[in-house]
Amino acid sequence: MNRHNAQKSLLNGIEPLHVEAGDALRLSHISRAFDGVQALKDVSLNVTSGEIICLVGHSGCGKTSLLRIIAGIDAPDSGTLMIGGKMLVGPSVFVEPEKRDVGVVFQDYALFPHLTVAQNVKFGLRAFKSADANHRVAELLQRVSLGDKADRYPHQLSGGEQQRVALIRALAPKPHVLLMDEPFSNLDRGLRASVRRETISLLRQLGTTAIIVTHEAEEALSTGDRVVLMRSGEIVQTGSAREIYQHPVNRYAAEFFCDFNVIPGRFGQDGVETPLGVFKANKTDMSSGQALVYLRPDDLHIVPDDAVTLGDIRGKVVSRSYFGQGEELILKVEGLENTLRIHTKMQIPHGVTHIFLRISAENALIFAD
Ligand SMILES: Nc1ncnc2c1ncn2[C@@H]1O[C@H](COP(=O)(O)OP(=O)(O)OP(=O)(O)O)[C@@H](O)[C@H]1O
Repeated sequence: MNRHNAQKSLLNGIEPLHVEAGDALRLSHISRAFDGVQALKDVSLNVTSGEIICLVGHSGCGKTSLLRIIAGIDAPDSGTLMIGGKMLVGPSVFVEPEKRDVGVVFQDYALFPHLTVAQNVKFGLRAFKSADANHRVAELLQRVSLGDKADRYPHQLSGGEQQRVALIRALAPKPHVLLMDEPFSNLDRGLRASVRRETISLLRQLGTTAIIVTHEAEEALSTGDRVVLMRSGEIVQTGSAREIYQHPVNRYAAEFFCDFNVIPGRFGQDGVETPLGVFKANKTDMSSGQALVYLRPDDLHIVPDDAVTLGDIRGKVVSRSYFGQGEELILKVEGLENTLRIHTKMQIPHGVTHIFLRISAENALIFAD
C-alpha cells in the first residue's frame, strides 16, 4: 500500500486535506552568515510530501536560521529553495513570505490576544470566501476538540489549548509545508508528551509535510519520520530515529542521543583492545592507533552471583540512584580510570558493594580517537 492509500485507509474514509506525491521541499546548498558567524554552511535537504522531519541540534547550530529562510523571513547568501516544485529562492528569485504557502507555528504561539479562537484561526483564511472560511474554521476546531471554545480569547485557554489553536491557524490555509519552532517547549513535562502525540496524529491525518524544530534528543527520536541532526550550521546526519540512534556517523551524533560510557583502547589485530576486553570492529571501523569504544548504560548487564562466568567483569558500587523505571549504578572497575554507568531493572539488595557485569558487545560503537 502506498503512503497515499495508507493514509486514506487510516482515516476510514475521511479525506485528508491535502496529499501530494514527490518532494514537497528542496533545500540546495543553503549558506548564511551574520557578521562573520557562519550560521548555515551548504545545507541541502529534500523533504518528501507528507513527511514529518524533526530538526534537532544544540542551541546556536542554525535551526531557526534555516526555518527563517524557508519561511521567507530571511534570505540565504547562496543556495536555492523549492517548495511544491516552485523555485522560491534562487539566483535573482525571492518569493515574499506571504506568497510561499508555508505555515509557521512559533514557539510562543504568537496568537492575537484581541481575537477570539475562531477569529485567530480564520485570520489565515482572508483569501477564502467568508462562508468557506467559517466552515473550515469550524471543521478544524472540531478536529482538535476546541469546538466549544471558539468564542474564548487566548488568555482564557490552557497552554495545550493555545498550542492547538496556533497549530490549526497555521494549517487552515492548507500550506505546502508547516514549520514548527520548538512547539512543545512551553508546555510542562506532563502535558508535553500528549500534546506532541496529538499534534503528530493531526499532521498525519491531514497528510501535512512538516519540519519540527527541537533541541531535545528524546523529543527528536520520538517525533516524526526522519531526524535531521545539525551542528555549527551543518547537517551531521539524517535518518530514521532508529538508524540515527543505532548507527551514528560520528562521536558527536552518538553523544547527542545517548550518554555513553566511553572506554579508551587501541586498534589491534582482532579489534579494539581495552581494559574491559577486546571489542570486535567492522572492517570499516578498523583503523590504527587509539580508539574509543562507546557502550550504552543499557548494554551493561548485571550477572546474578550464581550465573557468573569467566570474562564477566567485577565492579565496585560507587553510588546508585533510582529513576522509576529502574536504577542507575555507578561502578568502579579495575583497569579503568573512569567509572561506568549502568541501568538495570534488577532489584539489587541494599548494602551490596560489588557486582559482576556482562557487556552486550555487539551493540558497542567504535570510533578512532
Ligand atoms: N540576526 C542575527 N545576527 C547575528 N547573528 C545571528 C543572527 N541570527 C542568528 N545568528 C547566529 O547564527 C547562529 C545560529 O543561530 P540560530 O538561531 O539559527 O540557532 P538555533 O539552532 O536556532 O539556536 P536555538 O536553539 O538557541 O534557538 C548563532 O551563532 C547565532 O548567534
